[in-house]
Amino acid sequence: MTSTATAPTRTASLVSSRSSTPFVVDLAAPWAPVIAFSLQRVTKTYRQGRHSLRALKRVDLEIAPGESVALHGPAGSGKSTLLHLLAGLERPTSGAIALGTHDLTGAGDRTLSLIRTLEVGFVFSRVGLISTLTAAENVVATPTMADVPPADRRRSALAALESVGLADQADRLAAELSESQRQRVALARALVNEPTVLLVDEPGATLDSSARAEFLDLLDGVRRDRGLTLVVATDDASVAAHCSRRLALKNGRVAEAR
Ligand SMILES: Nc1ncnc2c1ncn2[C@@H]1O[C@H](COP(=O)(O)OP(=O)(O)OP(=O)(O)O)[C@@H](O)[C@H]1O
Repeated sequence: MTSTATAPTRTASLVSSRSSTPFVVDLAAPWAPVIAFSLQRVTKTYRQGRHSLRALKRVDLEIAPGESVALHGPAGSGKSTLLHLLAGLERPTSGAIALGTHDLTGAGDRTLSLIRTLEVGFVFSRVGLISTLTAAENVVATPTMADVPPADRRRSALAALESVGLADQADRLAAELSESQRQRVALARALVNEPTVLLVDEPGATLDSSARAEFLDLLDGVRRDRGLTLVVATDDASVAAHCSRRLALKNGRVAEAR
């Protein structure tokens, strides 16, 4: 299903379940966004004591809906910083970022948080499951699910686990799962709000090469089935090779890679 088909319903339910003073994020536009991400002259500078470090330098970039994109570069090149900016988890120091029709740079904190909830699925490099919760409980252990009735939460968790091939593990504790199953639970958690973009930091970094390849195939299957835009950050050329478009990061600069 496309984001434009699901967006009005998702907006309505999130607003009504969360807020007595609804505010509107325009997800109901009857056209598909032509661009998933647009970045214009994006710079990110971190303060490090008395010094400052430019982690990203004047990045211009467009990513189309449904693309599969690797951000590939060595440690410290700016991959995670760029991924966090795309997710609206951090703000650029200068420049502009749009996610579909949303201006991430100009959005206030509450709007940015709602855009993240509705549009973005993020899988962190450390999957961060709670060992004492089951797989299903972990999938919905997010603040955004707190007000959803338990039966609906359960249904959402099972649907997300099903889509990563783990429906039969729903009631097992995270501590009892293998590392590749834990990664898939983290992926299910990222999918539970039916995002339009999926961002994955170092996919499969803790897996052996065959399990990693399986996880990358799963990511691509999920992208195709759901019509998602997929962006992964990796320092591993074999992981980047799984994506149809590769962007090379070096010292905070981004270039198309062949
Ligand atoms: N919160 C922060 N405060 C200060 N400096 C930071 C911060 N986050 C990142 N940096 C610096 O910005 C640069 C880019 O870091 P970033 O984590 O984006 O790179 P990366 O390519 O993802 O590296 P890695 O593969 O090691 O995760 C690095 O020099 C890093 O030290």
